Amino acid sequence: MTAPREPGSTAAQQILFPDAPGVLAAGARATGLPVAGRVAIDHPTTGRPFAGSGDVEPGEIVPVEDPNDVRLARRATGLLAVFNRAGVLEAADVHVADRLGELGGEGDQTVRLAVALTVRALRGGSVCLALSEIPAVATDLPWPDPAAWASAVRGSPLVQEGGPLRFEDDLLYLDRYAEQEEQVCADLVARSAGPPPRFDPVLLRSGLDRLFTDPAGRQREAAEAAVTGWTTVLGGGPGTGKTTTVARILALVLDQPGPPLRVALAAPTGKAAARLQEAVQDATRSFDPADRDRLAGLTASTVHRLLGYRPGSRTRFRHDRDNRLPHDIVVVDETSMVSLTLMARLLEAVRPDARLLLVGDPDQLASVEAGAVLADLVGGLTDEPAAGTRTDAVPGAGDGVGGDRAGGDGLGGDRVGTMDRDRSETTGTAPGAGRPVRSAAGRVVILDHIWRFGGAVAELAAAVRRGDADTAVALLEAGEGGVSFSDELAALPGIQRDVVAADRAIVAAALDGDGAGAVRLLGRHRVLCAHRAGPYGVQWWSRRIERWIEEATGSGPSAEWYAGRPLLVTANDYALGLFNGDSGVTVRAADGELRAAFPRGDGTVQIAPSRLSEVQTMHALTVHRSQGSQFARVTLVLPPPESPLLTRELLYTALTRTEEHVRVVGTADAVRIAVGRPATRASGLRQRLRARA
Ligand SMILES: Nc1ncnc2c1ncn2[C@@H]1O[C@H](COP(=O)(O)OP(=O)(O)OP(=O)(O)O)[C@@H](O)[C@H]1O
Repeated sequence: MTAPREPGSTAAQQILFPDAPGVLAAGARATGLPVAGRVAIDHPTTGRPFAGSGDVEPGEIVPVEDPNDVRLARRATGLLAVFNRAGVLEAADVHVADRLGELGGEGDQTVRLAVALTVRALRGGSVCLALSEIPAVATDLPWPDPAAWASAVRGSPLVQEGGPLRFEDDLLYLDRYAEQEEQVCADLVARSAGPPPRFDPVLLRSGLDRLFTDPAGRQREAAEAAVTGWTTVLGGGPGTGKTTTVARILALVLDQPGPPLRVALAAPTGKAAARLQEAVQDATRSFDPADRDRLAGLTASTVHRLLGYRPGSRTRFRHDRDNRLPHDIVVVDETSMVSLTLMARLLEAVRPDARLLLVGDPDQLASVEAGAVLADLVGGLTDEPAAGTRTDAVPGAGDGVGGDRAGGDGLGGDRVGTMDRDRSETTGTAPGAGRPVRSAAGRVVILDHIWRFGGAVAELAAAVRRGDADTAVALLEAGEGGVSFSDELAALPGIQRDVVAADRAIVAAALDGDGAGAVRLLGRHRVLCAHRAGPYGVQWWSRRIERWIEEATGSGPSAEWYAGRPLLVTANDYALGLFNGDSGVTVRAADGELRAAFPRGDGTVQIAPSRLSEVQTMHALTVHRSQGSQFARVTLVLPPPESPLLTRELLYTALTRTEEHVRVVGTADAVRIAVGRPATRASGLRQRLRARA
């Protein structure tokens, strides 16, 4: 008889049967691993312990007390059982470790614990586990002696040639992630190994003079790097001119002699792709007609769509090493959202003789799935000191065990080797050493002059990024120029006003059948939370917002689908061309039927609700999901100081979603803790790149 499958075994199967669709992190998320455990924080308004049930976020350590808690691995024994009951490990982590142990003939409990922690780290976004850097959290637990532990792992059959894990330089990986890191590194190095792109230096010079008025500007240097090299990383915060520079780079490349070049513009989400397309076209407005014509009609797509999905596979695409993309220049925006797996697939699909331009803000939160590739590329392709760059394993600070590590090189700081990142961004002073940093595998240029006036919000984001908590709190407390700051009780009336006003406008547009207008209005105001569940989370806030809307309209929605329902796509649907994180609105179409309108190109695509399975009503968003979007007004609900999700990247990402006004709901303590807690993910990519540079 087959034993009943315990929760989490889906993720275990994906590890054990790597050909099954999905990577572990995605698999673990797709199962949701819902938890009915107590979230050990008090309700912000009542002050009483919050009694609702909900998911325990990656990194949260909430002991398993309820025997029916789905996190409990009932058959666990020994160390795994202890760490499971303590809330450090979930059922899936234990199942994978035990299964691999059984299959690989590894009975040592300490090795199985290391495997389970590696799986846990992946769930939190890290690529591997830094064994020696697991700090003293949950100090009452029987952590193995570090030296004996490392030696047991090193000698394990699981990490020997052909085994399912790898232990390299103190980092423990599931084999496929080590392979992906190696591949990313090897592909980047190979791209730069051959002769550089051919270009006409005279045309390039005149193009640079035409498009860039500042002869010493960093944008111009980025453009020169992108035209003369195969791989360029263009980083910078909001308003630093990344898209403007991309448009100018395209004009320069397309100005070069030779057959017409094929250009691909892509971003990880549909929303980000739509923004990229619009922003590139906007940027061409200041071009002379010949340059503008060169970029006319360029469209952007998601990276998944560009690579060509294959039915039944989440991690393999139609375009790969044997069937490369036809494009001569591939631009990827919002690269911070690209996971290690997706970067590996992209790099194998781009022709070695095609230019690749990776654009994004390395200081933002990393991808939902494992990896922090953009930050690793910036760190690995520059001469940043190696210390503190590899891994940060601080459970309780971001991604959890093997996940984030405080200190290190999160945001701000002198991160980009020769570039001074500590100076104030708002001054616009050109740093002395701003040349593109070259390595064997590509070039990095970080733009740091803010061209778009961002007022106090931009100053606040800059203070957060450079780790200046005093200035951040002072700007918040001053409450001027698009910033406000208060506790929840004081903030509620204002939030209610914003929510109801935005809803009314969306419903009016939806009833008019104006899909594009309704979708645009989604950008008017958004509540952003760190957590999904609990009193500071999206689910809680969504219920509250629904109540406000019901109060304002005098009735609740009479059906699941109604005109004006804001939608969030929660899983990729390749057939419909919808991707996890896409947002839309239900509208009443001309024929009187309801349709779900999602942005697509210049307009919207409208889909019958019956065809949509993986959508939710979107009244609030996690900060993670808000990446790639911007909103006129943002309400950021900070979690309490003890939340492991409260990191500098979280705060910075939320602030940089704001176009006009940000309302931060929380305490100065929470702000200080976030600013002081940069969280990077465990990964070996940066080290590999350095070693090959
Ligand atoms: N060199 C420049 N001189 C003058 N204005 C500039 C320059 N570069 C960019 N800008 C202006 O600054 C604004 C922001 O530029 P852009 O949209 O390219 O920045 P971005 O980094 O892509 O921003 P985001 O990440 O927020 O999309 C635009 O209005 C653009 O016209």
